[in-house]
Amino acid sequence: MACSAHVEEGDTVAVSVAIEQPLPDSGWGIGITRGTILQGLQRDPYHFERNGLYIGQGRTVFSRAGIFRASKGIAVNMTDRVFSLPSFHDVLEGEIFLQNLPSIATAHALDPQKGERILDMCAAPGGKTTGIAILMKDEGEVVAVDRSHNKVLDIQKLAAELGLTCITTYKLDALKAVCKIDGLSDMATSNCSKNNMDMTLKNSDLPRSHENRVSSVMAEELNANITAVSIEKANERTYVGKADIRKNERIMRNGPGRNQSQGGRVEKSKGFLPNSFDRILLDAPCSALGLRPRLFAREETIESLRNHGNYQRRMFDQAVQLVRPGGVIVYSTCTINPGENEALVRYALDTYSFLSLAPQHPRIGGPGLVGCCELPDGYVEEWLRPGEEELVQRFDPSSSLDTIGFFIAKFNVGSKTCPIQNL
Ligand SMILES: C[S@@+](CC[C@H](N)C(=O)[O-])C[C@H]1O[C@@H](n2cnc3c(N)ncnc32)[C@H](O)[C@@H]1O
Repeated sequence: MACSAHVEEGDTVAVSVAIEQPLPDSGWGIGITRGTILQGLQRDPYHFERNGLYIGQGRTVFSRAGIFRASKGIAVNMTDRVFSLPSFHDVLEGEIFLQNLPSIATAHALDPQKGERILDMCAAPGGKTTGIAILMKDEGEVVAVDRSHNKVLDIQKLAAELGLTCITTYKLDALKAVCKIDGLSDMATSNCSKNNMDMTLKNSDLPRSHENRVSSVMAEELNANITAVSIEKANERTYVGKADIRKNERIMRNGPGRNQSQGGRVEKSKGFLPNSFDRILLDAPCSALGLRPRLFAREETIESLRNHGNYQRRMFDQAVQLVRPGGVIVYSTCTINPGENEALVRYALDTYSFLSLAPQHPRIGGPGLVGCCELPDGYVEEWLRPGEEELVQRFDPSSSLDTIGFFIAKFNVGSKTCPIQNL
């Protein structure tokens, strides 16, 4: 907290919040020092000295000395804010849950039906999970997973507040969402080659009885292993080490934070059987370059952006195995980076010939990006092909819609008879 000298009770002051940002040498810090932030609006002579985010004007309740003496309470009554939305914190708890428009559109695009079994692969804090459950009139099953114990507790809390009972939660790494059946993996890799897959993967007319379901599961498991082995091997080398480095950097910056369990009961899952969900939402972790206002931004590089893309593809591969033929996958991110959006769609359509882009309702966002882009290191990133752009939704934060940056793609899943290209 900082406050200019000579501020008295009843003064009109400008209020800014401090933004953590990279320091010139290294590390992170708050770029505000005493006396540099409280001198008024854009026209005032000190305006450019402020590194904080200006949020409005208010009237002081205490003098400067009083503000620093008080251990809690209100220091400034805000009179003019830069935005007029009132705080909804703790307002109508259990009745309303505020969400941004693209997130609401995502749950609708999935079009969940009563009685279906839905998987939300990266679900915390549960905004879309609960939206989906509400659209299903709380009938059926929404399986909500997240890799963080504490975040799974957040989903449980929100579901309880909203009185939803069709949501089951698990702690699970979405990269390992397909369960392994003992002994099958070896069989898959030794018996199966690209050329004999037609025989093993015919499940377009899947019978629904349990026994037959298991045999189709085994067939899919063959497919799963071949896909997963090749893709995971390719990505492992570039991703894992850097994620650890980033995690350490985060812990050094922020302390251990919420890594420790908060103590609630969270069930762990070992994964799910292939073809066992009617619809899947993959609201993927991403570079979050569409979020605004964004108080805490981390630096992204071309390499880190590409790593996000690799991570998302691996999760998408899992989703493809878990959804049943005839089902639906919705993929979404809150980033404007085409490498995590249109390029993921290209990968999906080029890799899995049984996937097709599906129209979305409602359609509020703009078209996707067509073409390709050569990155500085010579890598050519392929995006959408003509005709595909109107089937996805790209929310541009600079457009008149005034939303966060966001992307939604919806895939119809065909019969999985000829599943994998490019292997
Ligand atoms: C974009 S947020 C999801 C927001 C959520 N769908 C909602 O609408 O409330 C991404 C989530 O993915 C989770 N996550 C990241 N990597 C994961 C992984 N490997 N497995 C499962 N969850 C993961 C993060 O903990 C985070 O909660």
